[in-house]
Amino acid sequence: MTQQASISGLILAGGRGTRMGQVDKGLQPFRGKTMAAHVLERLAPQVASVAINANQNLDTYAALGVPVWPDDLAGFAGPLAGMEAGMRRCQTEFLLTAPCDSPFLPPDLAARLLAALRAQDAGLAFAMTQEPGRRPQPHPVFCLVKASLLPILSQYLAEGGRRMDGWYKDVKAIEVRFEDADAFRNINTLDELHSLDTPRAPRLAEVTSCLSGYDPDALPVKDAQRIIRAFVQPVRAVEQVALRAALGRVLARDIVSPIDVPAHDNSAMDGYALRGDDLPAEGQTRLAVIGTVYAGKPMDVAPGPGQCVRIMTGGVMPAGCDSVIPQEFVADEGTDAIVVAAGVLKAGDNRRFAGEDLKAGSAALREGKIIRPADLGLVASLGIAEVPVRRRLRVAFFSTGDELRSIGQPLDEGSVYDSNRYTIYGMLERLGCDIVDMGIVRDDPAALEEALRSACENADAIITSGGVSVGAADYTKQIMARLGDVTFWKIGMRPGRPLAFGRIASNGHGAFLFGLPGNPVAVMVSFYFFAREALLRMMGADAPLPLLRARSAGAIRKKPGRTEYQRGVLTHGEDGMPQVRITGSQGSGILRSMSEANCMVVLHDGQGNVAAGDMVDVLMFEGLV
Ligand SMILES: Nc1nc2c(c(=O)[nH]1)N[C@H]1C(S)=C(S)[C@@H](COP(=O)(O)OP(=O)(O)OC[C@H]3O[C@@H](n4cnc5c(N)ncnc54)[C@H](O)[C@@H]3O)O[C@H]1N2
Ligand code: MOO
Ligand SMILES: [Mg+2]
Repeated sequence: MTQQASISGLILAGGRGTRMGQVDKGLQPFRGKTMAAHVLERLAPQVASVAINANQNLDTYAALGVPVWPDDLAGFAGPLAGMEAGMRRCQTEFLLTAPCDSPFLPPDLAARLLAALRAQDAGLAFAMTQEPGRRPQPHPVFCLVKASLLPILSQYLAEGGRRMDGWYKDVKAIEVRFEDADAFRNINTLDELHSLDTPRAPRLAEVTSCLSGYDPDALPVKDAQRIIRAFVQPVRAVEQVALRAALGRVLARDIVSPIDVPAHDNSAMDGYALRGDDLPAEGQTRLAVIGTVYAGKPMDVAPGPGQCVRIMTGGVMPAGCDSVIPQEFVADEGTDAIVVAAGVLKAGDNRRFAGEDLKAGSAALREGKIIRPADLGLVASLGIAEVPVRRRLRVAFFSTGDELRSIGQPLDEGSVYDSNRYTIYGMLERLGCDIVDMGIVRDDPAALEEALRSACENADAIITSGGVSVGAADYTKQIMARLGDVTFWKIGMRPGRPLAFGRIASNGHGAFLFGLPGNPVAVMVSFYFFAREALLRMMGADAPLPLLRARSAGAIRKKPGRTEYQRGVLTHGEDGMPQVRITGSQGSGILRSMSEANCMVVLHDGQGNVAAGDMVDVLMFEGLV
C-alpha cells in the first residue's frame, strides 16, 4: 500500500467509552497491544501522518509516538468534534478518520475513498458495506474529508449539530462500497474484546495434515522446519524508538524517504564543474574559472560556454554544468583559468544525481528488516529521529534434570554442571530477545508443570532443554502434552534427534514451546536449525540461515537418509578459496569441539560420503543471529 501524501490520518479516540463501562476504549489491550495501536498500525502506511483525537489519558496515547489532539468543543461532543479538531490542525488537503475500536480496518481504505472522492468530485467520502440480503450499512466514521470544509463543519457544530450525517447536505458526501464488512467491525464490549483476543495459531494437526507421508518418528529436517514456520505467529506490538536504540531490532513498518538523497545534483570529485559541450574533441581547451563551490555552500552562478567553476566533492552542481573534471587532470593557468585536454573526461562524468541514492516517496527500508549499522546511517540520512520497531520477544528458558548443578554448587557424584542455560542464554542474547532465565527444574511432574505454566504466563516463547527423549525420568513430555498442543518428533538428523514443539497455554496466556534435547551440542544444533528461525519470525523478521559453500579439506563419512551437522573450522586453502575441516570428536555431548569450531558443515538428507575436495554447505557461527 502506498502512502497517500495528500491525506492525514486521525484516530477517533475521544469518546467516554460508556458502552465499555467507562473505560478508555482505545487503550484496551487486544492481541498484545492497545486497540488504538492496532488502528495506528493499519492506518499509518496509508497516509502521510497520523494523529489521535483523545479527551482523556493524553500521555498514554502520546506514548504511541504520534500527536494527540483533544476536542476544541467541551464535554465529549462526539466524533464530529474530533473530526473538527483534526481538520483544524490538518496540514494536508484531506483528513481520513477511523475509530479507535476498529482494529481490522481495510488496508486500502485511504486509496479507495480518495479515488471515489476524486472521481465524483465530492467533498467527503465515507465507507459502506452491504452483506447479501441485508440493508446497506454506512460507516460514517471511516471518512475522508476535504480539510477546507472546516468552516462548514464548525458552523454546524456551533449551531448544536452533532449527527455524523447532519452536515452532509452542505457538502457533497458520497458513500463508497467496501466488500469486507468484518473490516469495519468495531469492538464495543469488554467481553467481545476478550473473545477476539485469543491466539489465532492453527492447530498443529492442521499444519501437519498438509504434509504427505508425515511421520513424527522419522521427520526430515526440512519438513520439521516447514511445520514450525507455518505454526508460529509474530508478535504484533509496535513501539517507536530513538534511532540508535533501533540497532538490532526488527523494523515494524517501511521507512519511506521524505526527501531525495542526495537532495541536489552534486560533484563526486574535487575539481572543476563544466559544461560537457565545452570538452574538446581534440587538442585542448581553455576554460575560465568564474567561482568556487564548497560542499554545503552552493553558488548562484550559471557558467556560460567556455566557463567553469571550481567545485569540492559534495558541492551542488551549478546550473548548466553536467560534468566534473578532477583537479589532477587539468593544467592550471593561474587561478582563473584551466586547460582541459581531449580524451580525459566524458560529458556527465563525476556528477552524482539528486535522488540517485533514494527518491522521495520510495521505501528506504522494508518492514521486517533487522536494523544494522548501515540502516541507522540510512535513516539518519533522511533526517528521521525515531523508527517503529516490533516489541522485543520475551523468551523464558530452563534446564531439566536431577543431575544438573548450577555454578557455585558442589559437583556430587554423577552430577554435571548445567551448561545448556549458558549456551541458550548466549544464543538468545545474540538474537536480541528479552530473556527470562528460570534456572534448573527438577525431574518432578509438579515442579515441571509449575515452571511451564509460569514460563507460559510470562513469555512469548519457551525453550527447555532435556527430557524429550525416552528416558524413565523424562516427565517433561507428559506435562507439555497436557498443557497444550505439543508434538514430539524424532527428526532425521544428527545430533538433535528428539524435539518437542508446539504451543501451550496457562490461565489464558499462550506461548510457543521448543523442547530441545539435553545433550549440550544437540541443544545448540536444534536451536540454530529450528528455534532460531522461528523466534526471528515471531519477532517479525525473515532471516533464513546464511549458508555458504566451501571445499572439504578431508573425507567425511555420512549416511544418506538423515541430515548431519558436523562441527568445522573454515579457513582458506592455498588457492585462497574457503576450505573447511571437521573438528575432532563429533559426540553430541562434546562441547569442546563446538567451541573450537567456527562453523557447522551441513550434510543434507540425500548426501552420502564426502570426498576430500568436494564442495559442502557451511553455516558460519560469526554473524549468526
Ligand atoms: N533409548 C534411546 N535413548 C536415547 C535416544 C533414543 O532415541 N533412544 N535419543 C538420544 C538422543 S539423540 C539424545 S539428544 C538424548 C536426548 O535426551 P533428553 O532430551 O531426554 O535429555 P536428558 O536425558 O535430560 O539429557 C541427555 C544428556 O544431556 C545432559 N544434559 C541435559 N541437560 C543438560 C544441561 N543443562 N547441561 C549439561 N548437560 C545436560 C544430561 O546429563 C545427559 O547426559 O537422548 C538420547 N537417548
Ligand atoms: O540429539 Mo542426540 O545424539 O542427537 O544428541
Ligand atoms: Mg533423557
